[in-house]
Amino acid sequence: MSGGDCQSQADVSQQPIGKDGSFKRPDSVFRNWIEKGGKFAPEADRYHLYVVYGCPWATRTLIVRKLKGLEDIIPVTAASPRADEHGWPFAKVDRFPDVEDDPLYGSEHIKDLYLKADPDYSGRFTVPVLWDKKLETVVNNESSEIIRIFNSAFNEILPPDLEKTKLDLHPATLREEIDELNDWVYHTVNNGVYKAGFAKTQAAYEAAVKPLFGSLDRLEKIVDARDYLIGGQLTEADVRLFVTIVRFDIGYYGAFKCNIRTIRDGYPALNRWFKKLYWTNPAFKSSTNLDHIKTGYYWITAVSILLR
Ligand SMILES: N[C@@H](CCC(=O)N[C@@H](CS)C(=O)NCC(=O)O)C(=O)O
Repeated sequence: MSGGDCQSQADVSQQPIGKDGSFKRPDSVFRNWIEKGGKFAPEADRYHLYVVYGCPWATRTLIVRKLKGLEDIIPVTAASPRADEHGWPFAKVDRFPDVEDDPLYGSEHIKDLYLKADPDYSGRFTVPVLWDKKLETVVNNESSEIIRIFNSAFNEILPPDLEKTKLDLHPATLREEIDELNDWVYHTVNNGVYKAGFAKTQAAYEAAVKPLFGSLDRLEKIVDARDYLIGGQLTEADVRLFVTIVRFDIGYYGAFKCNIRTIRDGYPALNRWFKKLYWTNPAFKSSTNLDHIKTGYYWITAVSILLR
């Protein structure tokens, strides 16, 4: 199914750039919610999650899927981190370790799913994709919303007594604080590394890399002697920051030139915070594929020969 003339939409290394040389991340297009009585109702084995392990946005959804115990309710398929001119390929096209075939349609690329949902789709072919098998369309392709959906939409079909069912990563009492932190962390850190990595001018690069390290300094103070960012408990703020920090030294420092300091040597508190999550909570470690992360970033920046 891959083909057609959507090359500029599909090439992961060719990102949208503004007149000033800065990377402009487009808004996600599919923004539906899963809710009882709605078009997309919470049902077991109705939805399918497509990811690339290298991608931090997709990894947010993998972590929350596991934290909430949704493994049997929402199956997952991983495409390859070695993007080609059609975007993220499935195993049919790229037999890279831990990459799978599309079990639903035998697609060649993630792109094929988008074009199946909407043949006129003109956005980018991004992961994660939350797919509805019943209506054969994309429910949502925005990770910040998919993790909110996973956080609460399936609670009523999960066993009510389980800790995972009761876990609330965006509790009402901490909501304001979480949203406020998410906002500056998103702009300067989660997306900040991309703005540095995809910048096409010196000025655009500096306008990204300086605030990035300013925010890392600020986060270093926040997690000093603490296991969680907010409220002494695990929240989505930890999930959203973890996926960037775990990629930092092996991906962003080199491939995206975020190289003022490493986390390992420059940020002892952040280093301890993310390693504790990785080593003590299986949802974090099992959702982190270091080889896919490293491969993915050096692949799209065309510096694909590297020390392993
Ligand atoms: N806002 C989206 C961003 C997703 C995104 O940009 N994913 C990247 C991988 S890390 C992607 O698939 N890029 C493909 C492209 O832009 O062509 C989200 O958070 O879900």
